[in-house]
Amino acid sequence: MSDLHDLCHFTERPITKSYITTLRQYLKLGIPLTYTVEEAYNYTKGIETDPTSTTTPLHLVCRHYPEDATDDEIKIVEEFVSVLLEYGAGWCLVDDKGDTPGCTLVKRELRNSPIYRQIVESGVRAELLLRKVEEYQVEFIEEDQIESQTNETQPEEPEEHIETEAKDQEASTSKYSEKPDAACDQQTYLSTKLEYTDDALLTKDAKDGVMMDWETDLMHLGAQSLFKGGKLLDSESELDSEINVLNIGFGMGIIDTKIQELAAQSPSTVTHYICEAHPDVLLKMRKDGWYDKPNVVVLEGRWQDQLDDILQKGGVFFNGIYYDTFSEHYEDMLELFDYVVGLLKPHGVFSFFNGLGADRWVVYDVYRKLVELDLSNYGLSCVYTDVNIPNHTKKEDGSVWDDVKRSYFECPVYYHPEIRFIDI
Ligand SMILES: C[S@@+](CC[C@H](N)C(=O)[O-])C[C@H]1O[C@@H](n2cnc3c(N)ncnc32)[C@H](O)[C@@H]1O
Repeated sequence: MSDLHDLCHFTERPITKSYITTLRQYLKLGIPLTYTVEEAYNYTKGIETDPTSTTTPLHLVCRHYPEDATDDEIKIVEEFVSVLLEYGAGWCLVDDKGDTPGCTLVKRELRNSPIYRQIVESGVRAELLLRKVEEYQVEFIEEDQIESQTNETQPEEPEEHIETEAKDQEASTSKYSEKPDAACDQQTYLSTKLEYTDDALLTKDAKDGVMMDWETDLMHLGAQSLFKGGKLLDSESELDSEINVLNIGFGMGIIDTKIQELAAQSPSTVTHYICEAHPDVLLKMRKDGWYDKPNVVVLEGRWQDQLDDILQKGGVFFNGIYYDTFSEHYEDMLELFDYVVGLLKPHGVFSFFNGLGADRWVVYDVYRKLVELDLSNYGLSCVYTDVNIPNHTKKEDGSVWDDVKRSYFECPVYYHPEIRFIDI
C-alpha cells in the first residue's frame, strides 16, 4: 500500500479540497494515478513477476467512498475521481476480487452515486475512442521502440500493436467470449452442431447457450414492440393494410411463435419474414412446419446476405424488425443499422435482444448509452423500458445456467429497446 492508496481510503473526514491538493502533489512527483495495490506490494517485497489483478486507486475510491458523505464531500470525491479518470484510471480494469470499480459500487448498492455516473460516462468515452483507434488502425509504439527509433537514422516500422498488460485484466464488453470458438466466430458457429433441450438451444459439445427459455417474456415484449410499428403515422389506431415483420435469428422460435399469435389477432394482413443462418435451426423450422405456414417467408442464410438482397431488389419495407443472433458482436449490429434505416417504414419499430455487456451491470449501463449515441447518428432514437427479470438466475432445482458453459446475462434489470426514426 502506498500513500496514494492510503489517500483513496478517505479516512480523514470531512473530505476537503486538501485531498485534491495532495492528489495533484503525487502527480507532480511523477506517481502514476494508475499505480495498483499489487504493483506497490510487489515493489516493497521485491517481487518481479507481473501481478494478475489490477486494484487501482479508482477501485479503492469505490470501496471507501463514504455512504454518509455530505453534499460538499461528494463534490470533492467527484473532482477526485475526475482527476483519476483524466490521468488514465481504467473504467473496466478488474481488481483482486474480479470487480471493476463500477462493480464495486453496484455491490455496495451505490449505483445511484455520482461517481458511478462518472465511471459510466468514462466507459462510453473509452469505447468510442477505442473504436476510432481500431477504425484508423492507430499504432502504439512501446517506449523502447521509441528510443530505438529516435536513436536510429533509418526508423523501422513497429512490427506489432502493443497489447497492454491491462488488457487481460479488463472486463469483457462483448456478449460472448473472446476465444475464437463458436460463441464468437460466425463461421465456426455455423458449422457447429446444435442441440435443442427442453428449455434451451445449445452448441452440442461446448454447451454454449444459443437461446434459453428464461428469455420468453423478453421475446414477448419484443414481438409487441414490432406490432406497434403497424400503426400509421399521425394516427392513434389506424393500421397499415399490409404489415411486414422481420425477425432475424429463429433460435427456439419463441418470438416467432408470439409474432404468429399477434398476426392472427391483427385486422391487417401480416407477412412474417424469418431470417436464419444455421442449418440445424433451419432443419428444425422445416420439421416444425414453419415453411408451410401461410404468410411466413423464410430467408435462409445470414442476414448480411439476405437483407442486402431485399434492399437491392426493393419493394419490401418493414413495420417491425427484431434482431437476436448468436456469435455476432456489437460491430455487426452497427452494420445492421445501415439496413434498418433502409428497410424500416417511417413509422416502423426496430428492437433487439439487449444482452450487450450484460455480464456486468456497469458494462450494460455503458452499452445502454453507446447504443443511444450510435443510433442517433442514423437518425434513430431509442427508448428503453426497464424490466425486472426475476428468477432468471434461479430455478427450483438450481440455476438456469447449470447446464450452460457460461452465463451471458447477470443483471437484475433488462433494458428493452424500442427504436424509431427521430421525431416520429
Ligand atoms: C439467440 S437465437 C434467437 C432466439 C429467438 N429470438 C427466439 O425467440 O427463440 C439466435 C439465432 O440467430 C441465428 N443466427 C446467428 N447468426 C445469424 C446471422 N448472421 N444471420 C441469421 N441468423 C443468424 C442463430 O443460428 C440462432 O438461431
